[in-house]
Amino acid sequence: MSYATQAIASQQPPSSLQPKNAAASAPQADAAIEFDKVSLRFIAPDGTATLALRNFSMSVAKGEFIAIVGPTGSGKSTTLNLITSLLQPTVGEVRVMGKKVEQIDPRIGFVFQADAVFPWKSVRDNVAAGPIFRGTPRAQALKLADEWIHRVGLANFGNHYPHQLSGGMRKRVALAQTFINQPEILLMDEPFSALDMQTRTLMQDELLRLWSASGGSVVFVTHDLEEAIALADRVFVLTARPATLKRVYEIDLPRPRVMSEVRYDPQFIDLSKRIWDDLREEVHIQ
Ligand SMILES: Nc1ncnc2c1ncn2[C@@H]1O[C@H](COP(=O)(O)OP(=O)(O)OP(=O)(O)O)[C@@H](O)[C@H]1O
Repeated sequence: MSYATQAIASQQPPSSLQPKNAAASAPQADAAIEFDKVSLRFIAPDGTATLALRNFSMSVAKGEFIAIVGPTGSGKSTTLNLITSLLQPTVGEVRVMGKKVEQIDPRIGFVFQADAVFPWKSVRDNVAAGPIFRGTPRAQALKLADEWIHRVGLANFGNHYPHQLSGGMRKRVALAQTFINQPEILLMDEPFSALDMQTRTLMQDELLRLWSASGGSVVFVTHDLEEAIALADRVFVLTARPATLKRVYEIDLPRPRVMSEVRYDPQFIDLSKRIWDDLREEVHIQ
């Protein structure tokens, strides 16, 4: 049994994890995702306990783009796994669109660092795979796929296979593959970290363009503080493990943002310094 499964299996809320005011709050009508005083403890097969999250609360509004940053191993990916139901809280509650998370919600899309493309399928078939899986007739799904392939700038590559594409192009396929399903919530875990700086900047612009047309919410986990500030409406800073919320920064840089320019904005530079100071304290603690 994996650690994760054990964490799900061992649902005894230990009193040491109970926050002082442990009663769940009422769901908020405009929230896409809510973490309500969530703690998560992993239990290894030898009985060793690892407390990953402690009394962690956050709320992501519908249509909001938030980024999560924190020291390595603090619990950033764990928060995404709680939203998908891959993990369940030891204490507290995670809600998606006001409902307690119990299974994977079809309104959620994902983009991770590793591309989730099928190597044996063409770009067109890769992009059409989601709608076909969800029951759209093949011809209709392929037509829709062509529109999305065009939208992400790969119009001439529909018949190519993933190994014939650059890393940036594969990432465009991944975005088309995800946005074609019109997710109301998009979870992204270091999606661009394997790309070179230039491609990464282009992909960040691409993501903002697709997101602003979609009306969905995004939770973007990254090690790159500047990426978090450039993209998000709010940046959530986690403490070192056991992670809890250290601070939330409102990023009121105007939109639309151009990635190659936003970094020179004095407000951006000021925010970077402040958040770095916060993070530096946490890295010290580890
Ligand atoms: N299945 C598991 N069993 C035991 N411990 C785990 C498990 N998954 C994660 N952890 C621990 O929980 C903590 C949080 O892990 P998580 O992957 O969420 O951190 P992270 O902030 O995303 O890390 P990174 O920045 O390195 O990607 C880590 O210390 C990790 O070792």
